[in-house]
Amino acid sequence: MICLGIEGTAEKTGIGIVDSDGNILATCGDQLYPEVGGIHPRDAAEFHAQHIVPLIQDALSESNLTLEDIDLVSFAKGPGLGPALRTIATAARSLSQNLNVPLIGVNHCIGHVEIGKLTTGATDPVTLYTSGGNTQIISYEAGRYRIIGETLDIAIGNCLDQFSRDIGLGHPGGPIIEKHALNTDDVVELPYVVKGMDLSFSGILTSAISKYKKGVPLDVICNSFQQTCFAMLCEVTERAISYTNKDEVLLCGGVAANKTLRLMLKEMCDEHYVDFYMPPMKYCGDNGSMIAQVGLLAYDEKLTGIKNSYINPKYRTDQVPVTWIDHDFKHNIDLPDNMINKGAEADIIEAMWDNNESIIKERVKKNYRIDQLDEKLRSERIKQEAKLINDAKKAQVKTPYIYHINLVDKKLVLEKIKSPQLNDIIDDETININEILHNIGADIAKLHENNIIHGDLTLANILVDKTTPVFIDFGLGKYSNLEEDYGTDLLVLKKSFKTIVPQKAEELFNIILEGYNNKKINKKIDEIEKRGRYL
Ligand SMILES: C[C@@H](O)[C@H](NC(=O)OP(=O)(O)OC[C@H]1O[C@@H](n2cnc3c(N)ncnc32)[C@H](O)[C@@H]1O)C(=O)O
Ligand SMILES: Nc1ncnc2c1ncn2[C@@H]1O[C@H](COP(=O)(O)OP(=O)(O)OP(=O)(O)O)[C@@H](O)[C@H]1O
Ligand SMILES: [Fe+2]
Repeated sequence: MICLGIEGTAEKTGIGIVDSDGNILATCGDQLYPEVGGIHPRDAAEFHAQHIVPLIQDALSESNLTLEDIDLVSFAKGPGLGPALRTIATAARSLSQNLNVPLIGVNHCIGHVEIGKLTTGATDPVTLYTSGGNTQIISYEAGRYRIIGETLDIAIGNCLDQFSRDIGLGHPGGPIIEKHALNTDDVVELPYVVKGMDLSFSGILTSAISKYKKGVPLDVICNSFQQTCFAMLCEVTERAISYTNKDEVLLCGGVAANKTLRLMLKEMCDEHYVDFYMPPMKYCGDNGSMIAQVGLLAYDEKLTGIKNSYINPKYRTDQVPVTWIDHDFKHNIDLPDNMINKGAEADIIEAMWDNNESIIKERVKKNYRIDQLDEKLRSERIKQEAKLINDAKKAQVKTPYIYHINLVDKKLVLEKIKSPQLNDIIDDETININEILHNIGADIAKLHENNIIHGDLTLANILVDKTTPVFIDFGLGKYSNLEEDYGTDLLVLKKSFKTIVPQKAEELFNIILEGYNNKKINKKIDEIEKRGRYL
């Protein structure tokens, strides 16, 4: 089967032709460059209207095909700009009707993932999708591409673009900032915001603009911008590796064009003994072949036709049932012999300490980030972790004993907790999981009553000793008395349930909330969730 895909979610018009043996037969595109400001949705729509037909002709001549050879037409239903989506949907409808072939609308974000897999050979990667409109960490679990981390506000590409426009450098900002950044090694400090598996870029944007206006040289701001934002992206990706145990990382989306980001991610992957993949440049940004490829994969008569061809500007990656993957994957990361776990932040080694079985948690240097930022993050986090572990214990919440702390080598020696992770027992029908979840909720409430924010409440960071939770890994924790922070803390846990046990996530998380026993927090969580970019 041969599919012609039409892309046009934002300012790029793309036509791609792919066959069901995985051959990309043509990829043709054109991009609107606004003279001033950003992209106006109506201008994007008009640009598509003018370019779709000539680009289809280009794609046919590139592939040596005629329209009669096309068996299927696909187009991006969303996410994207409404007027732009409506234009390409209209074009796709008329083409499919004229050719009398089926029509299928697909999810653009999944297009980025699938073209990445097709062009690199990655099979089941953790995907870092970085573009102008999206920043997501995506992993396939149980029939869907799950968003296991994402930006809480603006996308990385949008952040670079807005900065560039604001200081008069033009659009798109990514390549311009990259060019300036390469002129220097100097950096200034910008806010580094990672919350569990999520990120936030709006604070960096405001701070970078303000520092530039106060006289920090442009090259230095651009370099700092890249070093800070990209280190955050690497960190959430490495958290996702350690969380999913996957052994492949795929980078995609327009920002993947950035050489510094690619080098940093490659370095991070090497440090974690996992394989790094990225598609050839022309398949990183928006293109028609990614839409054609998903058209072929998702093709099912029930999904075709005009009646299914409505657009959805807020279409989420995780809304799509992934019917074309029908098996689970096995992963194998080969760790050195002495290491029992390679966490996102630290190497975990078992050792004896004063005759006690213990765990050495060493925050190793991360070569992907610059020395200044690396030293700061590791020092702050080890001190903060030790303090929070002790304060949680004072609040009657079980945590490991700290036997020793070495601030030079960034090592914590901790009591070894010989209990399973919540991950490992969540599906065990022989235990009373409700009681455990209730206790976890009650303990999180105790932490919050004492102004302790764990910062990374995932199912892997809660061990379970019979029915008593033991909390580990306070490395992203902090002190706060803001309801916002309590809500975000719980939301990290909710997302973790959604990743590990998607079908039961709501039900199980509600038991946590019952244990937490504070009605006000439910409203706060809803409010934070609704602020999410697509809800
Ligand atoms: C919904 C859809 O329309 C949207 N598409 C999109 O954002 O276009 P894409 O081609 O994937 O990415 C464009 C972004 O990629 C950034 N970019 C391009 N080259 C770059 C570079 N060398 N360094 C950093 N960013 C770069 C641009 O600044 C811009 O923000 C998306 O995928 O979110
Ligand atoms: N005190 C402990 N007792 C038993 N096991 C532990 C202890 N501390 C850590 N571990 C094990 O090591 C793993 C990683 O530890 P931790 O979460 O503290 O490090 P991290 O680098 O932040 O890792 P992650 O990215 O997985 O959160 C834990 O998931 C757990 O299996
Ligand atoms: Fe895109």
